[in-house]
Amino acid sequence: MKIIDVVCGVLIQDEKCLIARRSTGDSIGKYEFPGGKVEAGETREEALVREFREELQIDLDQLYYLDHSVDIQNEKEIRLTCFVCSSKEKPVKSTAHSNLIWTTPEHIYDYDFFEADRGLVQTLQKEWLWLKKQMKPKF
Ligand SMILES: Nc1nc2c([nH]c(=O)n2[C@H]2C[C@H](O)[C@@H](COP(=O)(O)OP(=O)(O)OP(=O)(O)O)O2)c(=O)[nH]1
Repeated sequence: MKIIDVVCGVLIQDEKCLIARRSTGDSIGKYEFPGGKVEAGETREEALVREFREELQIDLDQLYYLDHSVDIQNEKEIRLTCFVCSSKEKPVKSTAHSNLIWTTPEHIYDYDFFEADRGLVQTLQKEWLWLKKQMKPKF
């Protein structure tokens, strides 16, 4: 089975985290943490920085590994690595999403969010009190 290495980032600002509604591709309409496939020769961190620049036009500041999960989608094994991150900039629009929502982990599944992320969202919920205070941009 083909293995796809994917990274996603939980951007935390003002004690909220960002989720985004996909506007292209197979899973159009689904909500996700922004990110994408890791390209050849890139580290996962580099891939996430690139994806946030490409899609949201912002530079990430801090980046910490949170958790990972494995899921089968369309006969491909998706290996999803999740980071929490901060930025000095606030995203206003996305080239890959039709909607940007600031929410809290307990409300993520009020949206049509990827089932593959359930374990990641649970980890985020457990760590949330600590994380939302830690992930402030460094000026
Ligand atoms: N970005 C992101 N992808 C996720 C999440 N959960 C989840 O199952 N996925 C899956 C959906 C896709 O199968 C895959 C990401 O692939 P993608 O198509 O968005 O990657 P990409 O931005 O590099 O797109 P492309 O250039 O190949 O078109 O990971 C998540 O929270 N964020």
